[in-house]
Amino acid sequence: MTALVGVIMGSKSDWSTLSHTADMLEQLGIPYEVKVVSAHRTPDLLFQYAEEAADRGIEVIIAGAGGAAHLPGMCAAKTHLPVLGVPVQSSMLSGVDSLLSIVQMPAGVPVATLAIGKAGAVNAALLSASILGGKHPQFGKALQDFRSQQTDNVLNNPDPRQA
Ligand SMILES: Nc1c(C(=O)O)ncn1[C@@H]1O[C@H](COP(=O)(O)O)[C@@H](O)[C@H]1O
Repeated sequence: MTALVGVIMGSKSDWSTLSHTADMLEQLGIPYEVKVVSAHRTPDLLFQYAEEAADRGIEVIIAGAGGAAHLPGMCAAKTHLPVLGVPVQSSMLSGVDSLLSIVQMPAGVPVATLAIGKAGAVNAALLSASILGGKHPQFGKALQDFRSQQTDNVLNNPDPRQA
């Protein structure tokens, strides 16, 4: 199966965050691709990527970036596909800059904004499973199984003193 989720990030340095997205997509069995694409450093490549993604079979784009994180918003401006934005935790402002850059889109061009850092990266993969689940029931089932297992793990380990 060709990639259904496109995971893009502004820099190679974002991989330590977006690798958590890739790990969760793999756990759910969702075919994906990863690529460094920057609105700032490679704007033409971003436009090409966003314009061609749907025709290549991509159904969801996950875009992670830090600092002045324009990548998710500019990507959303050039495609009708759902764009999930992951704010990378920046060293100077702890990712609050990334979060605010991604979340405050003008009405008409939505980006679904996740939490800063690892939690957002993992949840972007889970949210993409929710989106894909309507058309591809196997990914909805994989998501339900993950959630049930997570609940069981908590219920079966109620003592916080035990590892
Ligand atoms: N926010 C963006 C964009 C963009 O939004 O297009 N391109 C790169 N960057 C961010 O710059 C940070 C530092 O990048 P470097 O580590 O390469 O200097 C990264 O977190 C990246 O996402």
